[in-house]
Amino acid sequence: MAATVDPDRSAWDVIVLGGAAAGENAAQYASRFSGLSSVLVEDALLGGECSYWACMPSKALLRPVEVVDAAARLPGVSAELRAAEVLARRDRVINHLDDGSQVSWALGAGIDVVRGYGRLAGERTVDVTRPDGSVRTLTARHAVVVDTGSRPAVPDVPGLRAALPWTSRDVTTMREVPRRVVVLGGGVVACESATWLRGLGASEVSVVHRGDRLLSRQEPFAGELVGEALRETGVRLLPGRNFSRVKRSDPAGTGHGRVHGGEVTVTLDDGTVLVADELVVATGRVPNTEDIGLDTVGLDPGGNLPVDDHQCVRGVTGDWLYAVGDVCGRALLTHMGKYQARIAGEVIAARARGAAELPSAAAGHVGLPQVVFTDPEVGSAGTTEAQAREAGVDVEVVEYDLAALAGTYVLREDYRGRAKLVVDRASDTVVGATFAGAGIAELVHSATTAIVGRIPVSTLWHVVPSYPTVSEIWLRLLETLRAQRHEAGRE
Ligand SMILES: Cc1cc2nc3c(=O)[nH]c(=O)nc-3n(C[C@H](O)[C@H](O)[C@H](O)COP(=O)(O)OP(=O)(O)OC[C@H]3O[C@@H](n4cnc5c(N)ncnc54)[C@H](O)[C@@H]3O)c2cc1C
Ligand SMILES: NC(=O)c1ccc[n+]([C@@H]2O[C@H](COP(=O)([O-])OP(=O)(O)OC[C@H]3O[C@@H](n4cnc5c(N)ncnc54)[C@H](O)[C@@H]3O)[C@@H](O)[C@H]2O)c1
Repeated sequence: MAATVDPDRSAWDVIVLGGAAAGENAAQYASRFSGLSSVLVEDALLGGECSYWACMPSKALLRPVEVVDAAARLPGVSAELRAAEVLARRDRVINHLDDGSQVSWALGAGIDVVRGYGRLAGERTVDVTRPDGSVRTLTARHAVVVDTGSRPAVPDVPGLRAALPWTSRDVTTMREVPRRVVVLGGGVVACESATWLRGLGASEVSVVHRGDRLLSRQEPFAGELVGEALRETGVRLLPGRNFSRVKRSDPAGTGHGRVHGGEVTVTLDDGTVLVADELVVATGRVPNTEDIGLDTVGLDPGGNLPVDDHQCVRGVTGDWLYAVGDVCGRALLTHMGKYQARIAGEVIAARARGAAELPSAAAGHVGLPQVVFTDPEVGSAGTTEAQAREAGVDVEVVEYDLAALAGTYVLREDYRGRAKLVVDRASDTVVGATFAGAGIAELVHSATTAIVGRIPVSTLWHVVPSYPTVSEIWLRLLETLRAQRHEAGRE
């Protein structure tokens, strides 16, 4: 949908550069109760990666795989996956790459939309290069919020870029399922995409990752359980290795989600040779900051935009430049970007009315919830044991087998899973929680609540979970913690 804004208008109270979900939230929260005007400057689709090429399509592809797997483990139940229909539903979930509904939402919320590529052009000023090549200069009376996001990083391996490998955009919007796929990376995108590629019919899926286990930022058992499950579905894991060179016959820019040419040969650093129809590079993200005019406000282009807890960009005077979402590098997750945006929006509105007290994003970042939608799922909040110890926190930990619950037994008779709490001894509060197993996604919010709310373990003891649910893991973990303390003579 073409954005409709008075073509002669050049000034707003707030300009948001990049119209992803976080940017939309920043504009909404800055304007909603304050009367401030705001405009989103977007070069591609309003809604950003999450809506069209990341969270939403990936979850639309993973859910059917999980349902089929769950059915296969329940005696008397069966389910069939029809890949073409799954891809068709994915297309509906991403609105066929049409952002009309998001533009309507913005305009309905009183937020203007300007199409084009924006660059800072000095204090409170953004130059927008429009699709026809003309440049329009916008000025902000109060603030500019940067939400330009990130893009996939492609390592500098000989032959890799020339082979036109798939990135997250291709694998989430795939139009055909390649038969043989090699995935590079052991993080979230690699694990999730290997799950749906295999589930949707790719017959040979190999995952090459340089670490010794998958999901290395999580508790070790999480990556081990996900790796075990992937292996059982037929995915080949190649840990401790990397690409050393890549060769492809007839690379072809066939468009997102189509196989990009002929057969690909990958040589690994231990000499292993893999032959595939497509590669998926899932090796992290690069912030979109090289070409957004940072030099015009005294900042170096490239890299993350460091922010304070008001989401104000450090190194810029006058408290007018904010950053939210992936670009500030605090947490590469949609919900955390939107949280930062709510804070930034409220701070902008508070500063505009001269408020003495400002909201802060410090409390919420401690919670840091994440769900990896693999099968089994991995859900976490707060810190891992290793991260807490590295930060010098004196912690005690407790683990429990998720399979030993009535609530998980009714889900699957062959349930496998594990849970862990990290407790700060000084405050006797939970500072980290990890759950790996089927059906744990909704547990994460209870952990986030305990962590952000700094609820003492003695109070959690009175938070009774329903029987028979997966939430009973809380009771078992707390019972085990008590037993550990009793044995150590501390309770
Ligand atoms: C495959 C995949 C699955 C994921 N799944 C999940 C998930 O399940 N849950 C979760 O929480 N997170 C998930 N993530 C992470 C999540 O997608 C990102 O954290 C989120 O999209 C970041 O949002 P953002 O606001 O930083 O900007 P982005 O979504 O990166 O969007 C930035 C926007 O800015 C625009 N833009 C950039 N530069 C300019 C410019 N100069 N002028 C105008 N416009 C510009 C772009 O066109 C884009 O629309 C996933 C990521 C991937 C890759
Ligand atoms: N469900 C979710 O919440 C979800 C899903 C997908 C992505 N995301 C977010 O998107 C972000 C990007 O995901 P990702 O999987 O691309 O990144 P990641 O940081 O999770 O994993 C990157 C992987 O690539 C490897 N790697 C990095 N550089 C490499 C190199 N030069 N050569 C070989 N291997 C290399 C790393 O060792 C790691 O295994 C993540 O931060 C994640 O939080 C979230």
